[in-house]
Amino acid sequence: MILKTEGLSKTFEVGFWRRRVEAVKDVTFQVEEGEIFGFVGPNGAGKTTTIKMLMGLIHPTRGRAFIFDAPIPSHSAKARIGYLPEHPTYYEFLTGGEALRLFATLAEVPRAEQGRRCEELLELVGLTQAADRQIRKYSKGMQQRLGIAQALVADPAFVVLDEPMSGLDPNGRKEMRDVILELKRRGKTVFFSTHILPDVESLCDRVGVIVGGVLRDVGRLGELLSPRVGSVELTAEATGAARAALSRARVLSEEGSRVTVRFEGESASKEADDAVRALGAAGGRLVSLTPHRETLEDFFMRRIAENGAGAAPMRRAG
Ligand SMILES: Nc1ncnc2c1ncn2[C@@H]1O[C@H](COP(=O)(O)OP(=O)(O)OP(=O)(O)O)[C@@H](O)[C@H]1O
Repeated sequence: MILKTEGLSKTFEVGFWRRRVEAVKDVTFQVEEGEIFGFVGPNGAGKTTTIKMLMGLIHPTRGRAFIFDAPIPSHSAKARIGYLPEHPTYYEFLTGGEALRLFATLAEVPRAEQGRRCEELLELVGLTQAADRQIRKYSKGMQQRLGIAQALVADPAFVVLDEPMSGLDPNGRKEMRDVILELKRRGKTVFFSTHILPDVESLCDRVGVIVGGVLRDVGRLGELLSPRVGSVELTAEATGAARAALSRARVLSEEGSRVTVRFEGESASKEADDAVRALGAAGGRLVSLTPHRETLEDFFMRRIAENGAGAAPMRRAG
């Protein structure tokens, strides 16, 4: 196991009256070696606060965390962690190549290895051609990719990325996803936060869903979504009593005796079953019955709704 948290919590006290903001509440999860773990939640959910605690930048109010079995903050563990902050900043008048060399020196990469390491990383993140250009001329996507190269400069086993796709266009996001998959292929463990759902679907081995500072779910996406039937669509030939058998569902279309309805919510499956029986008993004819599994977006929306108003929506695509 690479990372383990136990009841990790952070309460900020804000302003003159020291109003308490519980940013992270009792978060417990693990990240296993070699996996890509997505830490997913809407804006303000507590992702950055959790990551900052893990990186030793702020102290937890309660709870514990271990990285490589060492309690945080651990100097020895830190040497094996690569970290991309949410808003990386650079000395913009350096070129990408110069900045990376500087990071390599700061990370105490042996001088003899620095040249080769930096070249290889620039290649990995697709910045070889731009290595001699000043960072102030880099696009947002190029700056994010330089940030990944910076995070990898000490050849860490565990890579922590805070919103690596944020602010990137679809092409930039695809490039970032490819880099993350390549890291996994090279045997690294990757933990990244995001509020952009397609990134989660296409990348993660497991996800943790955090809403309002509370970790609501942890698991494989398939496991989180599959058991739930979100809605059932039913088409029937029905008039009179048979039509009445469908009265509890929402009507999607109606043409003559042919009607299409949708059952929604927790008991959609059962209500649809009951309706099919009643329909048959009343002389109606079932044409089709289609259960719709909950999508990732439905899942998040439900979690956010359960958390109450005030949470910003997740983005379907960025
Ligand atoms: N230094 C701080 N002082 C007071 N409140 C803070 C501080 N940092 C974060 N918060 C609050 O804690 C909550 C969680 O913020 P956090 O930045 O961890 O969320 P996030 O999931 O990373 O969202 P985003 O994607 O918008 O960065 C928010 O309500 C935020 O306003």
